[in-house]
This record gives sequence, structure tokens and C-alpha cells, in this order.
Amino acid sequence: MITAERMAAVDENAAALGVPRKQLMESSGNAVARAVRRVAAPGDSVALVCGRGNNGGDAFVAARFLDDHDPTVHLLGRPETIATDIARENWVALERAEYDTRVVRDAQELALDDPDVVVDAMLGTGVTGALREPEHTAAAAINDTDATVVAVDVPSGVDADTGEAAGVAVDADHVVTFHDAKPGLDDHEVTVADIGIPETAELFAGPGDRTVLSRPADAHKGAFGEVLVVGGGPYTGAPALAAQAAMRAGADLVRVVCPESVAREVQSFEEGLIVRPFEGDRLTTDHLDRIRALAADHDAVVFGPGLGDDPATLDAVRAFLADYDGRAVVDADALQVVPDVDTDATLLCTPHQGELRAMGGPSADDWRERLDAVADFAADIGHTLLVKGAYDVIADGSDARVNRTGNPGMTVGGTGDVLAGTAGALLATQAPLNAGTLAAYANGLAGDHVVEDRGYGLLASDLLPALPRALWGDADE
Ligand SMILES: NC(=O)C1=CN([C@@H]2O[C@H](COP(=O)(O)OP(=O)(O)OC[C@H]3O[C@@H](n4cnc5c(N)ncnc54)[C@H](O)[C@@H]3O)[C@@H](O)[C@H]2O)[C@@H](O)CC1
Ligand SMILES: [K+]
Repeated sequence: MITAERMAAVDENAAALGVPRKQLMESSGNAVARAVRRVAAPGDSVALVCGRGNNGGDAFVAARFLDDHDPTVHLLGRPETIATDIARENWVALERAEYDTRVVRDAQELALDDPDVVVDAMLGTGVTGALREPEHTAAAAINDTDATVVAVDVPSGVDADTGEAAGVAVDADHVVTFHDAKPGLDDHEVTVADIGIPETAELFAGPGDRTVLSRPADAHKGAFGEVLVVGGGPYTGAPALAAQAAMRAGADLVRVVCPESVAREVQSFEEGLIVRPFEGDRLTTDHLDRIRALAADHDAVVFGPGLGDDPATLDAVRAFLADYDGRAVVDADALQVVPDVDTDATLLCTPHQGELRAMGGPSADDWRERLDAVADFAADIGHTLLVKGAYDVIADGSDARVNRTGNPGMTVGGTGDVLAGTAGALLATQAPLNAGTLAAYANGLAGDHVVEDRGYGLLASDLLPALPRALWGDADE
């Protein structure tokens, strides 16, 4: 089962892999025609009722595969208002090839002429809310015919994210849906058509994974989350890098809490950092009240950068996690305590392969083997894992993804802190699997952009200014 939102992401990833949407539309249209042939007797007439989006486009293609059924193609609305180039090109091809095309300007004009089969290609996964006109009247007209109704992707009027009909919906006898089942089709006779989307368009992180980030136009301060970085002690650069990365990754506010012995140095990396010191030179259980109070005021915590592995510090991490029930990225030395803590927290753990072994996790050289082993281990510990490598593996126990961005220049120290901070900012607003996938993708891509521009020899801090473009794309995209 796949939601409309995820389907749009996968479709964009497929295009980035070199399988463009127009090719997918050709496969979809072909699959629709095959479904029609299964229900139509030789000589039966077929009417295709098409909207102006890509759902309609699928039916324009299908018509070319149904010549022997004298297809009539009804377009709801003016051809100039067809929403996408690929749908328009397929409409123009029908007109030039002199198919029986009819432009329906007013739903009352829709004349279906008693067809044997109706193809409902009005609306698919691009739709939200109840049907508007002319689709509303057209759906009622389709439901009034005696024809066998074949719906394209989803019956028009059914929301492809919730599976609910918000008012009138087409009463379909068959649904031919693409790539994977959609919500709400349980009561229908459904054919899932393989339209040639590579499996890896879903597995590999790609530009489509960024769609979950689209900043709503009415974003108010606070909508993108506040992040607390708990780090520092033996190391000072790590918490500063993580905090700056969280800022670049869109967090509204980032605070660092660290030992007072290093507060000034942490601050020195970036004037804009908000630093909250606690007494002493390393984290211990004495500081837990302070950390808990701060954590409660933030949407996500990044736990670990530069904390070190002093036993007293690890005791404090263990005690904090044991009664924390918020969201946290756990990185570096703090990772080793995760498997033995019983916690209600939602954790995104970001180990490299050595740290994964220290957690009691699996090791595998081949990324496909690692994918399976990490997925099992994530299920075992009950948290999401982002295991760093040439191919990063992200798994939440029920689903898993792989990221291939990044380059050998990124083995330099500090890139893991940037990744943890990015993941923290994303975890404030996204599901852990999406946050981990997107953090890995954007960090690697930022590193690729830096190396493209300036060659190897990058510093972890070079990733920071490259992060926004990697996360949101070019301004003109
Ligand atoms: N995502 C994919 O990978 C693929 C999608 N394809 C097809 O593309 C479809 C999605 O296409 P689109 O995203 O263009 O969207 P749709 O074709 O589902 O509908 C978009 C149009 O509907 C209008 N609309 C939105 N809400 C409405 C409402 N409540 N009442 C009336 N009109 C409304 C919009 O203004 C827009 O013009 C899929 O269902 C599928 O049929 C296939 O061509 C191939 C691959
Ligand atoms: K439809």
C-alpha cells in the first residue's frame, strides 16, 4: 500500500533515475487498455471520461491502445487548461490522429451515448476534498449508466491518501491502480499494474524524498521546531557543528547545553548560537534535572556530539533516556547505552558501522546484506537506525531506505556531527524514517556539491552553507 504523497516522491525519484513520467504514463495507459479488454467483449464501445490532470493523461494514452473499441474521449474542460505538458501532448496526439475527442465545457453536456464500458479518468492521486464541478455532475452521470466502469488509479471522488470518499464518488466495477495498492480500495476489484518504476526509486533516497519538507506558505515561527543539542565536554567542535547544522536544516531555534568549562569555546564557533552551560567539565547525573527541564521545552534533542565516554557521562545518558518520552537523535558515544535502556522516547540513532557493532548490532560489507541486518536490528531495539557508510542504511523496524549521496572526501572528522544536527532539525517535524533518510541524503548531497565546486579537501564546516540547497533544491527548481 502506498499513499498519494509517497507515490509523488517515488515518481520524482524515478525521474531522477532516468525514467521520466511520460514513460510511466505510457505504461499506465497501456495497463488501463488491458484492463478494459478484460471486461469488454469484441465490438463493445468504450467511453473515456477524462480530467485535466495526469489521471486524464493516462486515459488519453489508453485510447490509442483501444482502436478496435471505437473509443470516445471526453475531456472535462478546455484543452488549454490541461494541467501538465505530458497530458497535453497525449491529448494533442489524439486530436491530430483524428480520434473521436469531445471537449465538455459544461458537465450537463456530457453525452455518454450508452457505452458498454466507461473509463473513469477524471481524478487520481492529485486530488483532495469533495469533487467539484464538472467532475461532480460527471460522476453522477457515470454512475447512472449501465456500463461496466473501469477506474484509473482510484475511483474519482475517493481521496488517495485517506481512502475516504468526501461526497459523491464514482462507483467503479474495476480499478486499475499503478505501482502499488492505494488506500480505500479494499471493497473493489483491483488490478495493481506494474508501470516500470524501478524498485530502487522507492528504496534509494532521491530528490522526491524532499517533498515532505515543503514549507507551508503560512508557516509561523515555531512550525519547524526547536532543537536542543546536548553535547560537549572532551570535545567542543562537535556540539557547535551539530547546532549549526540544525539551524541550516531549518530549525526555528537551536540551543546547546554543555559543560561550563567549554561553553565559551562552543560559543566561539558561531556568534548566533544560544549556549546554556551547566556546572563542571562533563555531563553527569547531577545535571539531569536541568537537561530534562530544557528537553521538555524542545521538539527534538540531539544527544551525544562531543560528550565523550566517561562512565559517569554514560550513566547520565542512560538515566536521561530511561524517563524521556520525546524525540531524540542519539549519536557518538551515547549510542552504546541505547540497546540496554528501556525508554518511551522516539530515537533516531546515527551510528557508523563501528558504533553499530559497539551497540551489539550486525556487520555486513555488502549493502544489501546490511539492509536486511539493520532492518532486523532496528526492530529488535525498537528504534530507528541510520547506519552511515558509502551506502547509508535507514530502517525503522517496518520500512527501510538506502542513501547513496556523499563521497570519500566526507570521511573527515565532524561530518557525523553535521549529520546528527540535520537529523535533529528534521526529527522535530518528520517521522523518524523520513528524517533519517532526508538527513543522510541532504548531507551527502551537500558534500557532493562542495566537492564539485572546490574539489576534495573539504572541512565538515563546509557542509553547513551547502545544506539549504541540498535540502530544498535550487531556488529556481
Ligand atoms: N505518480 C505517478 O507516478 C504516476 C501518476 N500517473 C497518473 O497521474 C495521476 C495523478 O495526476 P495529477 O497529480 O495530475 O492529479 P489528478 O489527475 O488526480 O488531478 C489533478 C487535477 O484535479 C484538480 N482537482 C483537485 N482537487 C479537485 C477536486 N476536489 N475536484 C475537482 N478537481 C480537483 C486539480 O486542479 C488538477 O487539475 C495518478 O492518479 C495516475 O493516474 C500516471 O500517469 C503514471 C505515474
Ligand atoms: K480516476
